[in-house]
Amino acid sequence: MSKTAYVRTKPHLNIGTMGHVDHGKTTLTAAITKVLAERGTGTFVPFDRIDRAPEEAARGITINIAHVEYETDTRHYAHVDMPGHADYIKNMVTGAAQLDGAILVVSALDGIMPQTAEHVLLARQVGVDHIVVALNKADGTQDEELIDLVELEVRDLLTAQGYPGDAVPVVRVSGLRALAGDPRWTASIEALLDAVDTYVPMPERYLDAPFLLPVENVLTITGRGTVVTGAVERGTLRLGDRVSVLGADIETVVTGLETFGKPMAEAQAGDNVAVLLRGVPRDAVRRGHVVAAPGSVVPARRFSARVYLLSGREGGRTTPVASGYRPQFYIRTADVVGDVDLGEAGAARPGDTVAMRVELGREVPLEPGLGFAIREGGRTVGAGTVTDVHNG
Ligand SMILES: Nc1nc2c(ncn2[C@@H]2O[C@H](COP(=O)(O)OP(=O)(O)OP(=O)(O)O)[C@@H](O)[C@H]2O)c(=O)[nH]1
Ligand SMILES: [Mg+2]
Repeated sequence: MSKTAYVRTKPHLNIGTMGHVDHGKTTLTAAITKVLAERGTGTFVPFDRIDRAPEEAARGITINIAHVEYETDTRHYAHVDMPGHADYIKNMVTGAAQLDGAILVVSALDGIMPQTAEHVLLARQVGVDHIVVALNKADGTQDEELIDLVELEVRDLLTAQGYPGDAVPVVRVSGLRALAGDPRWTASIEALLDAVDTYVPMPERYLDAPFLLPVENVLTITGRGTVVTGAVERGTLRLGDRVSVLGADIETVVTGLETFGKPMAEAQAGDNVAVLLRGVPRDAVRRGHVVAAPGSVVPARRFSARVYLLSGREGGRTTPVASGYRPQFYIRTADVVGDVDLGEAGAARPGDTVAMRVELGREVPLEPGLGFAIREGGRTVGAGTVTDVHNG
């Protein structure tokens, strides 16, 4: 059973769609795969295969299929379409999605809506520096002036959030008509992809840093062992390398390495991978653990951070928080309770940016610059960055 190996011929980037519910993110994702399948550099993934986002039955070692994979002439992309607002928050805000760039989908008929604004805000907070706008459903009106207004509104929103609103590419598209094969709108998808290819720069990959992979998912392959999946945050990994599983307190050896079902010789920062670990019991490893080069990271429980508390309009709290507040912290793929100390201020209101000290319920790998989300009762109430780690 020889499988075709993954051959790294083009630079790899992670992108994703974001935007308000029903503005057409999934339809657009399907349309992109269709257009590229016709070009011969991708496989068509129909709408219902993307939207269901099931855990694919393990066929060899494979990764979560919320990702679709395709190539343009110059690049290989993993594209994540989050099934709903909550998934967006969870994957994107915690950095699990690790987007190098994003396609902001805005319905040209409806204009910017609350989740459009929230996703832009959170993208900014987690360091997604490049956004390309798809003004979708452009087939739905003949009124170009209406679309011009929506375009202005989107550019203003981006500028207000610290993006270069005037320079961001805004492409009028119709995912639905492109899926139907309408040549005018197929061309619109080509134009969108060209904008992504040229506007989203190749990110700097920390290939020389020690290997680190936040575990998104754990699978068992009968007869082979336990597999962890996720996006490589930094470094490289090869078969036979020793790794630590932080959280499980295990040191082991990598015995299998795949991307999108294809074996690979070396995984690099930015790759979506499945890693087979020797002799690790299924129950020992969980989402939220971190696989890293032995000795390269020290987990900690206490840190200082700068946090933006979402306003009520952005889906955040409507009442202030005070020292002693105990929300959940989403750090990489981990979900950990933490005690908040607001220091002299003592309290903070939704809409504020505050400094805080946090003591987590358990140790996780932490470092300055690391982004995280704060959640409570299933919704995101804050987004922050670690400023200092306090060991011991
Ligand atoms: N006219 C028109 N309708 C579209 C277009 N793209 C999507 N739609 C319709 O808009 C609705 C929502 O599309 P989806 O692709 O499911 O939207 P979504 O953003 O993925 O929605 P969520 O995942 O629920 O947030 C569906 O009825 C689509 O058929 C388009 O380009 N033109
Ligand atoms: Mg969708």
